[in-house]
Amino acid sequence: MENISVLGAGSWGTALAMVLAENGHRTTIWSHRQDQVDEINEQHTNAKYLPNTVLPQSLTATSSIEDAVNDHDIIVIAVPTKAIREVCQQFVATQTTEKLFVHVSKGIEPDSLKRISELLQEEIPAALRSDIVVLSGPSHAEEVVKQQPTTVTVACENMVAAERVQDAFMNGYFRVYTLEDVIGAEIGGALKNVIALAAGAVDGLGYGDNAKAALITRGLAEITRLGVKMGANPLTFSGLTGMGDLIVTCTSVHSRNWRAGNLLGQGYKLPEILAQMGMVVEGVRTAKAAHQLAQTYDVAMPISSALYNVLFEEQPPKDAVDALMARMKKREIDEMM
Ligand SMILES: NC(=O)c1ccc[n+]([C@@H]2O[C@H](COP(=O)([O-])OP(=O)(O)OC[C@H]3O[C@@H](n4cnc5c(N)ncnc54)[C@H](O)[C@@H]3O)[C@@H](O)[C@H]2O)c1
Ligand SMILES: O=P(O)(O)OC[C@H](O)CO
Repeated sequence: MENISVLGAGSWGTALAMVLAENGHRTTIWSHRQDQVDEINEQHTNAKYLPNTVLPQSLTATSSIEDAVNDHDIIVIAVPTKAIREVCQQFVATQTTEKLFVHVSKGIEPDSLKRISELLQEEIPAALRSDIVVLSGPSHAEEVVKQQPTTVTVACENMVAAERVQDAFMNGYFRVYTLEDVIGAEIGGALKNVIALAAGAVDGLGYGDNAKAALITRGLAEITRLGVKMGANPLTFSGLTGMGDLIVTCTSVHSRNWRAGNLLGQGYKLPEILAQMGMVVEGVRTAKAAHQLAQTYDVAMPISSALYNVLFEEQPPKDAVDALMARMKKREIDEMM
């Protein structure tokens, strides 16, 4: 059995902590909010993020990031991308020994264009980390806490570390695969949120299944194009962290990105949508990063660019779809790679 702490008590951090506690690991969840720590320890619930869910009695919470990191061997980082640097800076200030880090966040930092594992490498000194493993794939917290069959992938160049994390999480309803392609896993996981926002917008506009299928397929094409230029294995994008996560996020009502996009398509403005969601919608920030990545790597990303125009240039969603459809004619497969 492992000693594991999960940093971040939102929906995904809590769902993963439940899996780990149910697997018999000594599991602690860290929240920066004392009221949430008290709720988890005393009522065994986390009602804001996972309504109608009872947490295992063995799962304990702490508001001490020092204890959360120093008392455990594997540290799972489950905060939104924009909080990653700040949280690392907090624990690095008190961390005394080397740990194995797992991150589960799906984003790219705008401007620096860094992937999450690159942020962790920058913020956590090499002497304090053995390996960094990425956990990603089609997995809504709402279904995991109901123990509904779910598959994810853990990616790391060091397969020994990946297999240790696979063993920690794997059980009868949570199946974990391993992968060596960290770049592919992180790019697929982050960029699918941008396409899911667009898929939600298309649904919000009242378009049908043809449009949705087109977005998923051509969305995967542009994610693959970018990922390959960044050094990913093209096959990764046919897997769970690519196509798998793209399908679930573009089609599920659980998806915050799809729901935010749906409201966008119905004509709501971004600030009111984000205020209403109350949970992280990673694709909004990642859309900025995708726009910058497309320019930096000189890759055509028409769907991501269209979404960027809707989010940040006030282009009406219908005009963005019309402009996508009116683009110059192309060959399909040449445009895939
Ligand atoms: N929810 C899912 O089903 C799911 C599944 C797979 C991956 N993810 C990814 O996991 C990451 C976290 O998502 P989530 O769904 O748990 O988000 P969430 O909005 O449900 O919760 C985010 C949590 O992070 C905390 N937080 C925010 N800023 C913080 C800060 N500066 N310091 C400390 N804590 C802070 C919040 O208090 C909250 O507890 C995201 O990158 C998301 O894409 C989510
Ligand atoms: O709710 P979303 O849109 O953040 O998506 C959650 C997960 O990433 C789905 O795999």
